[in-house]
Amino acid sequence: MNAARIGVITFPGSLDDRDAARAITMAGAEAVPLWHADHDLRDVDAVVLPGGFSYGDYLRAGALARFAPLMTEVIAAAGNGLPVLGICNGFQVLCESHLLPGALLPNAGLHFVCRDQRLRIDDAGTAWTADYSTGQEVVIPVKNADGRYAADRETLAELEGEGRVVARYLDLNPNGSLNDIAGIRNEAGNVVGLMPHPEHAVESLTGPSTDGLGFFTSIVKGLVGA
Ligand SMILES: NC(=O)CC[C@H](N)C(=O)O
Repeated sequence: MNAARIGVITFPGSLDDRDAARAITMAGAEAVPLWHADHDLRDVDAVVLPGGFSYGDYLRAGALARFAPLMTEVIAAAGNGLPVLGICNGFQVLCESHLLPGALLPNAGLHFVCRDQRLRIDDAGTAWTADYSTGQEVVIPVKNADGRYAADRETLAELEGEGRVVARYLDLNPNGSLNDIAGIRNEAGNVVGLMPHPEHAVESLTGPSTDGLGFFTSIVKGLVGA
């Protein structure tokens, strides 16, 4: 059987594309490099939008990346069920693209926050979290300036009512996110946005844990089993 092919998009200013590719490889899939200026998704089975500062975070984090040529393809493919994971800046791009509701605002303390963060996986029903159990606690780093999840009251009620909060901060809310939200999914469940960085928690030598690998093994197992 051929390995699953998971694309990682590089925008100008992406930082964590190589780490995402490495995590994908560790999980047993082929990491396929994708370039923001192309219109070609190269037949991938899933896509990761990595962390970083796409287009220098000018205007607003993710606001310019949303208009990258490749995002036209990602938006169309996500509508047809392609699994998409946005990590940190990738989450910001997904909100700006309206693939996910709400927005990521400057952190409550107006500082860049970098810490190992305890989280609870609140929805193990997505393609990206199936290898966890709902309620499982993990430690994964956060590092961002614009991580405060915000949405209007109606949207928030909808997310909570439909169980679409994928991960929540425990112990300390590092950025003032509403309801301690660290990650959410779309209605269909194929698009997930996550502020913490699972690709930085895949091996004990460099990360605080290996707890992040589950996001990548989840999708790989789902694709191979599909
Ligand atoms: N690591 C990241 O992706 C964080 C960068 C992000 N644009 C921010 O500072 O909010």
